[in-house]
Amino acid sequence: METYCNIPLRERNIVLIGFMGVGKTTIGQLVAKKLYRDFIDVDQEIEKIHNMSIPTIFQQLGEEYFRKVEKEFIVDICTNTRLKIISLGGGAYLQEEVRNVCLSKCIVFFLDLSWDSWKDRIPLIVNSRPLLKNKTLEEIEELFFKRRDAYSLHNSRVSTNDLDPEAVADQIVKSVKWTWEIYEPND
Ligand SMILES: Nc1ncnc2c1ncn2[C@@H]1O[C@H](COP(=O)(O)OP(=O)(O)OP(=O)(O)O)[C@@H](O)[C@H]1O
Ligand SMILES: O=C(O)C1=C[C@@H](O)[C@@H](O)[C@H](O)C1
Ligand SMILES: [Mg+2]
Repeated sequence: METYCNIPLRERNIVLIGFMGVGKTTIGQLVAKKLYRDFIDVDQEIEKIHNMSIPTIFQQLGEEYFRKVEKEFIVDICTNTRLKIISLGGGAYLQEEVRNVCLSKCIVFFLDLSWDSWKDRIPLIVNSRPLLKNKTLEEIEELFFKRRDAYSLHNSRVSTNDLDPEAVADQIVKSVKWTWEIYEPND
């Protein structure tokens, strides 16, 4: 994996990762507003390109197709854009190429929510996330913990338990501003 990054810290895209439903889309939008940056939600962009919802893409074109498009889209924006706030879909970071491009070109924030808190989100998201449909709570729990290894590769972690989206976004903004000041104080 490429480790040296020649993009100034202040210009690097900020990428939000984490399990489905932790708040990447909701919080990414807020972070973008607070930093006066453009927001890109990978799921929404793929929906726009196909003029189909994610569940329909899964149903009609298949998950394998979705993962290919998702990976290519993320590699493209991470390589060819700067100054964006990018929210990934919950499963994107499971792909090694996605992790590598995010970690080598961007600043990666892991939104961490405990299993107990996450369970309360199920009714809000179950109908729009094909991978949750027809799964038992035990199967979802297994997926939740299985994915943690991939999410553990990040630059910064924010624990979102008991925090509303505004508070999480404020923490992310504070954290990036500290990083900018510490590592590139004169820019
Ligand atoms: N900090 C929070 N506190 C309470 N509810 C939240 C919080 N963040 C997000 N939510 C709610 O949780 C649901 C899922 O949020 P969101 O769509 O942002 O998740 P996501 O991480 O983008 O999911 P996915 O990986 O599937 O794209 C929404 O209904 C949102 O309003
Ligand atoms: O966690 C996942 O695998 C997914 C999360 C959503 O963001 C969508 O990308 C899709 O529903 C798959
Ligand atoms: Mg989302």
